[in-house]
This record gives sequence, C-alpha cells and structure tokens, in this order.
Amino acid sequence: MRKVIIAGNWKMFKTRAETLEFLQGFLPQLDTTPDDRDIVLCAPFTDLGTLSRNLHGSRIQIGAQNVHWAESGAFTGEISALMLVEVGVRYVVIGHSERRQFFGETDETVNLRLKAAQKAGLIPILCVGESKQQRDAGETEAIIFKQLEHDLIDVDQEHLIIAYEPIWAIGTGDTCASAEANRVIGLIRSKLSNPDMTIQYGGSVKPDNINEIMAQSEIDGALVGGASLDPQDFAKLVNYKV
Ligand SMILES: O=C(CO)COP(=O)(O)O
Repeated sequence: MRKVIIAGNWKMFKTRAETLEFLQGFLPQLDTTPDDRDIVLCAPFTDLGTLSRNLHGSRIQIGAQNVHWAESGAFTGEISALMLVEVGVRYVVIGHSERRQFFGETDETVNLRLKAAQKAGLIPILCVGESKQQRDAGETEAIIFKQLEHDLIDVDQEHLIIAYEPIWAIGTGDTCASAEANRVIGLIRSKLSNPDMTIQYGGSVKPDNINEIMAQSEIDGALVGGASLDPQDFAKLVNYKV
C-alpha cells in the first residue's frame, strides 16, 4: 500500500505570529480527518521551532524547504540536516523549481542534498517538472527522466518522496489536467527501483480540484503552495474525498 501525503509548502510566507494563527484555525478541523493520509507542513526555517513546540503529539509532521549537504562548516546562511532533525523536522523539500530557477540549484547539488538529508534520517521530497517551453517542445518526458537520472544517483529510494510539479502550473491557477498528471507520474514510477514510492502532484492544487487529483491511480498526494496558507483551505485539502 502506498502512503498518501498531503503537504503544504509555505514558501517564504508566515511569521511566527501568523504560524500560530494558522494552527489555531487549522488544528480543530483535524478531528474529522481520515487517518489514511499523512499531513506535512513545510515551513520557513524560522517557523520550524514554533511548529515543533505547538505540534507535539499531533499527527502533523514538519518539513523544511531546503538543506545544505555538509554536516557543518563555513557556509554562511546555510542550514544542516542535523540542525533540522534537532528541531523536530522529518521531511525536507529538495530541488523545488523555485530553487532551481532563482538560486542556482543543479541536479548535482540536488543529489548532494538528497544524500545528506537521508544520512541524517530526513525524508526528502524531491521536486521534478518541466517548464512551459519544454512542454510545448515535447520535451516533458526527456527533462523529467534526466532530472531523475542525475538526482537519484546513490539515493535510497525507500526513504524518499517525489513531487511532480510542472513549473507552468505553479502559482498560476493553471492546474495540469489530472489525467495528464497521472500519466506523467506513471512514467516517473516506471523509472524507479521502488514502485511503491509516494509520488505527489503539485501545481495549483485547490479545494475544488483536490478530489479529482486524488482519484487518479498513480497520484499519492499533493504538494500545495498557495492554498496551504489558509487554514480553512488546507483543512479542505487534507479532508479530500475520493
Ligand atoms: O510550488 C508548489 C508547491 O511546492 C505549488 O504551488 P501552488 O500550489 O501555489 O501552485
């Protein structure tokens, strides 16, 4: 049985006060959430301690949005996997398209981060996906296969989640048709040594399309940006019905 994970990626949103306000609105709505799904919140570094203190004993697990590959060292501004583990983090997003696009992330550094995260006991959420230009040029499969081939060198596929996030669907409201997301995720699965890996879809997932997305046979969850910021919307997402 593949594990279903609904994860919020807060990106660079929410101060500590806003995080507490979110929890106040969201937590009471978890009472009716079926336990066949895991829930993860991937927050900015400065919110991780707040989440950890306030989610003790809760079913929500905590994720970060990046991690450096070295265990420690003179890397001003970076955070190590051990530092994340120490504040109660269990998951970490690696290779998000925003990091590949704006911060020089390459398949080589993604691979280093994946291995360092796993070594410390974190479960990476590896993001892959094509741009609009690549899709229009018919390169979707080639781009994703290339990402997987390089990113996964010597990576443990038993302790890994993949998120298929077509770049053109992120933050645009232009969701990938669920059948197409299902097709691409099926192709991703065919390249893996662990066929039971949880593979999420990400890109404009909202309360009004989550049921259709989760009804797809290959899709094991969602990585949600914008709609995870609102406690009512995120509650609707984790309470999806198929
Ligand atoms: O990038 C995403 C999640 O990592 C998706 O963002 P949106 O849900 O805002 O499109």
